Amino acid sequence: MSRYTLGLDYGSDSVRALLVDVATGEELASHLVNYPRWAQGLYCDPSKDQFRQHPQDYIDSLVEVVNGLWSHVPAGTADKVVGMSFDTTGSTPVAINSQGTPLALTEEFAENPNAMFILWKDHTSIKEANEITQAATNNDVNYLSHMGGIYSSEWYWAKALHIFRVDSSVKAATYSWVEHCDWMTALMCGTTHPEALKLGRCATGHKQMWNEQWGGFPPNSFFTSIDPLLDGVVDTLNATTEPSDQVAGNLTAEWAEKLGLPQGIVIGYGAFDCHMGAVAANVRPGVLTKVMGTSTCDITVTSKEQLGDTCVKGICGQVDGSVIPGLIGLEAGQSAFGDLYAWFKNLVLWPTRQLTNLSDAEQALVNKLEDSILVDLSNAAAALPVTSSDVTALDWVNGRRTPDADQSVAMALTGLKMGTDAPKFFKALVEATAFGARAITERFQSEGVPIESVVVIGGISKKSDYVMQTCADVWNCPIDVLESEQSCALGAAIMAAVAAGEHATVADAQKVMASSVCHQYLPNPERVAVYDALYANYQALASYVNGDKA
Ligand SMILES: Nc1ncnc2c1ncn2[C@@H]1O[C@H](COP(=O)(O)OP(=O)(O)O)[C@@H](O)[C@H]1O
Ligand SMILES: O=C(CO)[C@@H](O)[C@@H](O)COP(=O)(O)O
Repeated sequence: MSRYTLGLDYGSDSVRALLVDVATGEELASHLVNYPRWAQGLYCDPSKDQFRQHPQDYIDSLVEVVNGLWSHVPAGTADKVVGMSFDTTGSTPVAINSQGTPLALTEEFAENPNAMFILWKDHTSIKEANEITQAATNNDVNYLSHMGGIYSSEWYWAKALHIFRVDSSVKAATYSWVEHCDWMTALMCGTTHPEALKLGRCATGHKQMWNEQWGGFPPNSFFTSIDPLLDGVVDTLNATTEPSDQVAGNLTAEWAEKLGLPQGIVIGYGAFDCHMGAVAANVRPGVLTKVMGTSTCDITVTSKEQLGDTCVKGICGQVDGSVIPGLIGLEAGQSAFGDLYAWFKNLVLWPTRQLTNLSDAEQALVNKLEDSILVDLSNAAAALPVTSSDVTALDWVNGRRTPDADQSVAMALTGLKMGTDAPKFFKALVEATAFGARAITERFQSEGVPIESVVVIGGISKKSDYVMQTCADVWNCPIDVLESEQSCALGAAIMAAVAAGEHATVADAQKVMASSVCHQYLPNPERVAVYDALYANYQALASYVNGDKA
């Protein structure tokens, strides 16, 4: 009898569900649901770098996205599901009360953005991140040694401290903080109470300073040395963390009924989207898997023997078992990738968005512009020559995640002239994202982590030949595109299959369930040299912007 697992991928804008055959890797059905409150722009203020998501969005969209699968498969398929796992964005934590309930799910805080999930891209906690970096760096034990040495405003402790400082009512009602991927897992298992809450290795190791080298989390005294407001939080956390191939619990009767699934099926430990996506991409030492979406997230793995005592500088951490059990998972990424293109799209379409009382024909024209502008700009940019005097831009429109996190920096450009039109400007932005990615690969290599090939997943890898060809030319290496349209959800389904005992190891599961490559981009040799020159311009501009801050 066929058996299936379910992967749930919570992206920034939407949740995707994927149903996978554990014996063949066949993707039987997928479904996508956009978060309703997020889609209205509620609880966010981009001018303040504030991005919050209501927990009810996650709950409502979960029920809709899973039940949306069953109309696409034969009756009775749901009864053959044996496991389910989650991947989410990260670090996206929420304050919970002593019962384990996110505060925004209580009446008092239902409309308070500080009581909601603080999305990974929310950069309101830059000051707090800098204080954590200083405290760790000056401490006898550097708790950031395995997290790249710099704490980011995109991560758990900075977000928690910032909310405590700006909202005393939330501080008073908060018992602890939990990552999105761990809370979804606990919700399915009925283990959201802090005393029952289980934490995954991925989120704790990459964002919460957990490491077996110091026996788990840093001591409470470290956190109170930063600010007494953090007193006691770390003591509420379960310091026993597990990789995603382990069983976190079993589906409760309540959620089995809501989702149309068998009660008691295995729920695997949750992890971040790119770490699960890397599993679907067959990540292994020497392979860099890159999730290319609104942002990018780079994952590679290596052995403890290869890495030795090296603490890789300026990345998002190196964690034993955060991707593949038994291997060190290393994470990097860019805070904006597709978001940089979306920023430019919003810029050039501002006038049309001011129009009101449009006729049907006028509205149709505006809609066409909205739907086609990135494609049109890409086609025009692809036809342009590439010269060493072209406009050069930085990709730091949402700060810099890696190498060397600094969310206070912004983008900059050089070479703008009267003849710089929208396609030339867009070309510079696409090249900027490719340059930012190249800087990450060069950091891994300079720190002794081998990168010999690149596998790309995520929306952009399938949306734009122009972006992908530019990346191949700038990186001067072949780029393999994964077949699966939902690689992160596929990785979660693979981990659920191992947790459910359908495969003895992740490697065994990958053999039959991981996705194949559907396309390869090869560098244009005649463009490699000129991109090397433009990359030097990028590096000079980056140094200038960084130097400004010295
Ligand atoms: N034709 C295109 N060319 C380049 N980028 C695109 C195109 N269409 C959409 N995008 C970008 O794709 C990104 C969304 O990627 P996707 O992987 O679907 O989302 P998420 O990162 O939330 O998973 C957006 O930032 C958008 O700007
Ligand atoms: O940063 C991480 C994981 O560490 C990602 O969750 C974050 O870049 C969000 O990814 P998306 O661009 O929304 O897919």
